[in-house]
Amino acid sequence: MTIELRRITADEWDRWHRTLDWAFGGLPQSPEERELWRGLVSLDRCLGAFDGDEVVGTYGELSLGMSVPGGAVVETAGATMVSVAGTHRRRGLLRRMMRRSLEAAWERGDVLSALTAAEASIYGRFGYGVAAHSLAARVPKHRVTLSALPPGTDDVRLTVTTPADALERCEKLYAELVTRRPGALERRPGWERLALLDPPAERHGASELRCVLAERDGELVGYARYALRVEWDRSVPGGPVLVRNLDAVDPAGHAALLRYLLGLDLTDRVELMGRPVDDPLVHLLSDIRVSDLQLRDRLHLRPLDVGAALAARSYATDIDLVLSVSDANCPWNEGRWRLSGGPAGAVCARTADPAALELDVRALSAAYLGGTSLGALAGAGLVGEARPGALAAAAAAFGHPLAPWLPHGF
Ligand SMILES: CC(=O)SCCNC(=O)CCNC(=O)[C@H](O)C(C)(C)COP(=O)(O)OP(=O)(O)OC[C@H]1O[C@@H](n2cnc3c(N)ncnc32)[C@H](O)[C@@H]1OP(=O)(O)O
Repeated sequence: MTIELRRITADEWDRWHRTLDWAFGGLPQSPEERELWRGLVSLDRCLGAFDGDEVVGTYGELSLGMSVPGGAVVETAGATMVSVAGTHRRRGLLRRMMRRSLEAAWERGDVLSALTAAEASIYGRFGYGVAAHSLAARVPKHRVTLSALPPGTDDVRLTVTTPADALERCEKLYAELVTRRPGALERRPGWERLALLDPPAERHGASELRCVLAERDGELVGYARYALRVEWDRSVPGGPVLVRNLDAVDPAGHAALLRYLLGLDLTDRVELMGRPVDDPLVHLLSDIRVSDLQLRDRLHLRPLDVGAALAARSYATDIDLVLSVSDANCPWNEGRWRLSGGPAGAVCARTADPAALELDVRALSAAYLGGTSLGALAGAGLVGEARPGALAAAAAAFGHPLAPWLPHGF
């Protein structure tokens, strides 16, 4: 029986989603969340794999704008809701859906493709590299203090409100963050609703979300959205402060928010997930060892158009070199590219000149936002140096002062 791949229609959405649900063993989503994603996903880019009338594979796509070094926002295809029915696995259906969608996104003019993976090992074979990692922390508040608070922390005024009441001001601050952090996603219309999503059925004993605002001289410099789950054990209170977001554009604001969260009574720990690997908390907590820091793969990224992607970002130092790229999934990217640029911007075009560096697109993907050094990738044998000195120069140029960060999943 041949399996047909095609776009789905609005009428087929429920059937399509049921296949996705079953493949995940039931998605823990409230009706509110489901409805939100239904509105955000680009239906005309969603693929279904059909065995007769039966949907046996799903691939969803979102239209994203991703920040790259230098602050440009780049058109990005966000792959999501990917599944193959248990009855049809390991016959190449995922491979077919990925190839089809990568080509369609490239033809449409998207520059990057991004995803967060259900399992870390699935997508490298399709040219994705981990362009941003993240940190999770579980800080035992009675064993950890904040050391060396930045100047001005005591001048920060904190007020607690609801996420809805603070939304407009918080979104303005988030937009500032997007230009600073490679990997951050521009908030397109409708996406602000993600910040408010807090269905009671998904709280599992936690409070509703609160929002604490940090202001200096009347200006918003940070905010955190959080909930408390107070757990009483024979009259002794404990349980976590669950931090959904902590966004700040000022060190004192960041420290003041962290101090506030650690100081909340009737809890014994603060849990944070999806933090950037260079989060200030790494330097502020008196004991990271007991804070259970864990590194995770977060943003899996690949260029759809190598030339456009390399030209879209800026570089820390001047760079002029030829990269030889292999890319089995997107053969239009294969070959030699001359990249010339620096802090003000770059151009990148095909060339017949000899290569200075040789690498697979997966290594280029991992290095693209500056989160993984080309030198480290060369150490793993994933980048070859054909011209002496080219590796050190390229590694310096691709670096970025702030680690790339994907502030929320999709
Ligand atoms: C962006 C997202 O939405 S992530 C969500 C991904 N979805 C899930 O995890 C839901 C549960 N799992 C599934 O639905 C399926 O197992 C899928 C979608 C992960 C894979 O679908 P399949 O059609 O079986 O994959 P396909 O047969 O095309 O395999 C392609 C390759 O990926 C490998 N592969 C497939 N699934 C996995 C996995 N879970 N872990 C590691 N490798 C995998 C295959 O072994 C094959 O390897 P090869 O390159 O050596 O040939």
